[in-house]
Amino acid sequence: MTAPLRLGTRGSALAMAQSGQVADALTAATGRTVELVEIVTAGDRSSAPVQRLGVGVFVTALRDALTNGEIDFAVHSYKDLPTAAYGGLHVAAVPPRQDPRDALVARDGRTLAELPPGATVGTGALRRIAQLHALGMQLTVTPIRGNVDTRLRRALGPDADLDAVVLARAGLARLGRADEITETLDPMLMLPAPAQGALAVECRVDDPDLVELLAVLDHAPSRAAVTAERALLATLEAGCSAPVAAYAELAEGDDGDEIYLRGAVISPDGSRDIRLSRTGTPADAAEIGKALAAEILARGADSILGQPAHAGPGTQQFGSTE
Ligand SMILES: NCc1[nH]cc(CCC(=O)O)c1CC(=O)O
Repeated sequence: MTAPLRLGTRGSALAMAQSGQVADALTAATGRTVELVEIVTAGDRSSAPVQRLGVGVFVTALRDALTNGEIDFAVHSYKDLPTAAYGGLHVAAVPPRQDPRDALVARDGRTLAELPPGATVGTGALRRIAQLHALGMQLTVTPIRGNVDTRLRRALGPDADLDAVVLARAGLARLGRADEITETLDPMLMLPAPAQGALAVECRVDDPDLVELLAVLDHAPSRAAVTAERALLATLEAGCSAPVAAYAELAEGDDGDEIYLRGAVISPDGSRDIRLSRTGTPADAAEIGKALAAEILARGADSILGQPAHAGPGTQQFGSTE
């Protein structure tokens, strides 16, 4: 009998759900048993806005546990992974991506267009705050934090103090709460975060047997989409401090698969919005992302500042962290 593989995971309901799903898929594909090991990250310990805690708040403790051999592999929400490489670790698989779109959960079953002027909408990410302001609906956008259940209760139930919240559809789906969604937001209005809805299965480079084993979970189209979106993010992070959105779709073209990447940089108050797109082949995913980022920068993204001057009441200091 081989020993179970130790899968490090955060303890939140969402992290446990997605780690459990990856563990089950690995066992089904390979017959290997997997044991979940809970790791507490800085992001779990603090209730400060994620943007203030900095990049990597949900992953550093997991990566440290991997590096020191406490666990064999880890499952991260890919959008929480910093773009900077982390020495000695390798993303061995990107499983099939969930729906990457954002979702509105509003009182009385309302859609975005049915919200009255001045309605209060809660969301954590500056990218969403910026795009909500850009709609020109006079929404009052309030930063919120906490686990999915806590955030939903801001708009649903007896203690609701907001008209709506916006969160990732994927998180709700993984927790079996997708039926609470009152509108899945069209990427034309709310372009998702780079890699939203995707997972990264990470292990040590010096564990080649596990690198090979985990590769059974990899889904090439999801990896190509995420590669394009994160290449765009990495290039823009180096050149501007404003929120970044990106969404790559794969479609079958006449000459094989085609990738269609959209990207945006939006000022926190929504007054400036640079939105462009580019197509290419999945093999060139990273180049497409870099080239689109360069075009967005050439349109002046570097002059859009990430720190909000007029982002509305209650808005706090943010960096580009989602
Ligand atoms: N910002 C935190 C975060 N990181 C990953 C998800 C779930 C969606 C995903 O896996 O991309 C969420 C919640 C959210 O954005 O609503």
